[in-house]
Amino acid sequence: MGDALELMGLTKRFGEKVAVDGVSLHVPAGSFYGLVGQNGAGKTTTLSMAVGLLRPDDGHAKIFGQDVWSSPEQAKALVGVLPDGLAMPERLTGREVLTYLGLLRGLPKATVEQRARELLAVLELDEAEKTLVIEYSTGMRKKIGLATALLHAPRLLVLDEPFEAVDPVSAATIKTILRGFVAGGGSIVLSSHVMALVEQLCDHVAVIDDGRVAAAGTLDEVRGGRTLEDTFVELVGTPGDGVEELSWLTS
Ligand SMILES: Nc1ncnc2c1ncn2[C@@H]1O[C@H](COP(=O)(O)OP(=O)(O)OP(=O)(O)O)[C@@H](O)[C@H]1O
Repeated sequence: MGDALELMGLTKRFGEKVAVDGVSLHVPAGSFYGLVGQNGAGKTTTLSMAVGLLRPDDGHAKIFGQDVWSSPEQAKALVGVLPDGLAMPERLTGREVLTYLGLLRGLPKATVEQRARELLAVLELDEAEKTLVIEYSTGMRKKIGLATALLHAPRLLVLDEPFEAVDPVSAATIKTILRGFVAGGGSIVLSSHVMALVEQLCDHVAVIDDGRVAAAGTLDEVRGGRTLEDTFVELVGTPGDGVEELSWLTS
């Protein structure tokens, strides 16, 4: 079936700092792909370059074979993105945001209205549909961000920390939506710090460490009979170094 997303040697420097250092990944079409890594490992920078939000210093990204930088319109039509720290039109209501973005993406008005209604209901935002985004909680922002990513029925979803700050009931709803999306032939790449969640949802995983791919493949290949958490800790470092320094915390 080919790759939903192909990253080839993506590299990004911020001054002296090499945030992403030659990341190559293949996300097979139809897969549910988890990207894990410590704080500052380079996940957000990688995903931002993968979807055309940040220009790489080196390397390429293709979405279903369409180069994100040389064929941006074709590539971006195929992907729905939930970026980190999504900038929203703050003075619009949730429904207005969906209407605005749907029309901007060229969807017919009736389709936008129907999908906005359904998304707001499924994501339990219908109560808040008249509330301005500026008044949304962090979790509500995630949910409206996810709704904007789903609105144009993309073939690939790229989600940066979609469960961060989301309550357990909403998380269960989002999991059901995402599983249904993959069961219906869609592909998903998500980043998360929660290993249990990645093990529960994903069939493929990549561990990013210090801007590089430390391991990638199917979930079973990467964890090799252990838990993902044990594999992760072994790959990226030992927990607890320096904790004895905080002896003043215990009386
Ligand atoms: N705009 C920027 N300017 C300077 N440095 C940056 C910038 N964006 C990211 N970095 C640096 O690049 C590195 C990778 O950051 P990135 O946000 O991609 O990591 P991450 O894996 O997503 O982290 P987290 O899990 O904490 O969200 C970090 O060292 C970060 O400080």
